[in-house]
Amino acid sequence: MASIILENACVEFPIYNARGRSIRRNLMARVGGSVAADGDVVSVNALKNVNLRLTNGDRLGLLGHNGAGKSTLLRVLSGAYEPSSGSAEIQGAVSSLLDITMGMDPEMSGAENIVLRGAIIGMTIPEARERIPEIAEFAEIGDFLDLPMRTYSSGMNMRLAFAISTAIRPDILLMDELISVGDAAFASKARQRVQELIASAGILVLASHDPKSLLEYCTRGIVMEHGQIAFDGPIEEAIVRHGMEIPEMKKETSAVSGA
Ligand SMILES: Nc1ncnc2c1ncn2[C@@H]1O[C@H](COP(=O)(O)OP(=O)(O)OP(=O)(O)O)[C@@H](O)[C@H]1O
Repeated sequence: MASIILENACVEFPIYNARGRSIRRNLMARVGGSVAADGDVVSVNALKNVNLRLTNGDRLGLLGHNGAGKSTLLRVLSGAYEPSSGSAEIQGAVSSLLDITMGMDPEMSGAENIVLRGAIIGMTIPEARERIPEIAEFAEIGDFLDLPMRTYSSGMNMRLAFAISTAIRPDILLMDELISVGDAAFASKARQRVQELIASAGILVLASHDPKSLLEYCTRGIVMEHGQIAFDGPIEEAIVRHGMEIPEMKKETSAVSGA
């Protein structure tokens, strides 16, 4: 059973060398989070007192302007960041399609990288080894499987990273925009795989600036402003609250049915 409970979660990034008021003023003007200063230490408050409860079947859309805190929140949910204060309790296997190439080594072959990256995302080594042919076939890398990845085109790189990262079925799926990889034919098969992942995940959290994707996959939406949750409610209302128009489309209810 997947669940997420954030209580008063805060994430602060201290910036120690921010001497001088000009840097401080610059930061104040640029960041979407908020900036606090204590002597010479300036800190960016990327998340402030975020309270969030998600359980099986929840499909959450994250909206907010650049710098509002969406990626930081996704990283807290993925376990990459610990809250600086408050708490984050995450139950269930998490898969984040945030950095799909993380941990891959260009000097190693495609096959070795399947095992390496597979282990990082939660496969056992024997399982990752067993799945090499199936993942390589999906990635369409052919005879390059045993060559170092530095010899791959960028398209091949991304296809392999995608094929590995989507080869597991997580309880909690985190995405920063809907991932799109490859040429038209590959993109269509990748989209189908993402839809299968979404349908089988207990919890989906999708950060997106695209109202169509949000409507298609999410039922609930939160709008983030300056690191805080400014709105939490039905996705349609979140889209409007964020100042976007509801596009004319039919929801694909199959994709949001949950596990
Ligand atoms: N490693 C970091 N060090 C310092 N500040 C950071 C760091 N990461 C993020 N921030 C700041 O935290 C705030 C929130 O950033 P975040 O990337 O979470 O926003 P976002 O909503 O995902 O933006 P975008 O839509 O542009 O991806 C911003 O002000 C950003 O400048």
